Amino acid sequence: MALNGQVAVVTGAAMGIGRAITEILLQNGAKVALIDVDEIAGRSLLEILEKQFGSDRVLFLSCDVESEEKLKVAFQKIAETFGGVDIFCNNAGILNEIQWQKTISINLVSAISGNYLALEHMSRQNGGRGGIGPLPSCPVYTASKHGLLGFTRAMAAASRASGYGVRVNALCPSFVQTELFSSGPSRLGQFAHLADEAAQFAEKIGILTVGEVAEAFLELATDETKNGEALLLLPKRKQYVTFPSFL
Ligand SMILES: NC(=O)C1=CN([C@@H]2O[C@H](COP(=O)(O)OP(=O)(O)OC[C@H]3O[C@@H](n4cnc5c(N)ncnc54)[C@H](O)[C@@H]3O)[C@@H](O)[C@H]2O)C=CC1
Ligand SMILES: CCCCC/C=C\C=C\C(=O)C/C=C\C/C=C\CCCC(=O)O
Repeated sequence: MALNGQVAVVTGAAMGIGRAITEILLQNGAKVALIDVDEIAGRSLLEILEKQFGSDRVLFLSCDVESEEKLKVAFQKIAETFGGVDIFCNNAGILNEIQWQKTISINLVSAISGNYLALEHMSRQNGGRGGIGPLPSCPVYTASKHGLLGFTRAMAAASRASGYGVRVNALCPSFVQTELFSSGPSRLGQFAHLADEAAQFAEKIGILTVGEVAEAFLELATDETKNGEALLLLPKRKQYVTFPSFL
């Protein structure tokens, strides 16, 4: 199996895309630490996964990624339990144009602190084993994801230049059938009048399943040639985005 013996950490793992990524990582031999603020959903998924994959391969940590302190403790516990971290999937996110500060806080600020914490555990310079750290994809929500994309590219370049041995990539799916997608229209705040247009657009381009997103994640996680890439995933198109370059 492609990921035998590797240790993965997935944030927002209790449902939706995070859950599908957790499952594909386990199916491919990895040990997975699930982080989620929803303790009930997290524990109930843990029970299912323990039965399917064995209790020595899964760990659930109830943690709000907005708290850097709690996230730090969670990483510590994961390192103690599994002996290190190889793959970090920075997936936890919300769509809420009403509480827009929270959207930036979780989607961008917490994703950055999660990435830094993961790097502390993964960098070869700190005795880590190297690895990868992907994930991203309403104005504020879009801004949070664009910020994350810039951060991803710069971190990949910094990792390469510093010899961390850590790859950092972004997975950018279009609409995916999850709770975030279904509840999206009620969270558009001052842009609620654009909900129908968004729904028509979603219908036109199609809606991904979480399984399709997980497959693309596995591709990024296992292709060691990829660093600083953004993989765009649509129902009928999958392509690496080309950014303008000064060089
Ligand atoms: N559903 C979609 O159409 C798309 C989603 N995405 C992104 O994929 C990621 C996952 O989205 P979905 O699975 O659709 O969402 P979801 O709402 O179905 O699941 C999100 C999970 O993250 C957890 N979570 C939320 N805030 C948290 C926090 N502060 N700390 C810890 N866990 C937290 C939730 O409890 C939940 O288990 C998000 O970053 C989202 O922006 C990207 C492209 C499209
Ligand atoms: C009915 C929609 C309501 C609100 C939106 C809900 C969820 C959105 C989640 C996202 O992360 C945005 C997803 C997709 C963007 C759409 C298309 C990208 C097209 C890219 C391209 O054509 O190059």
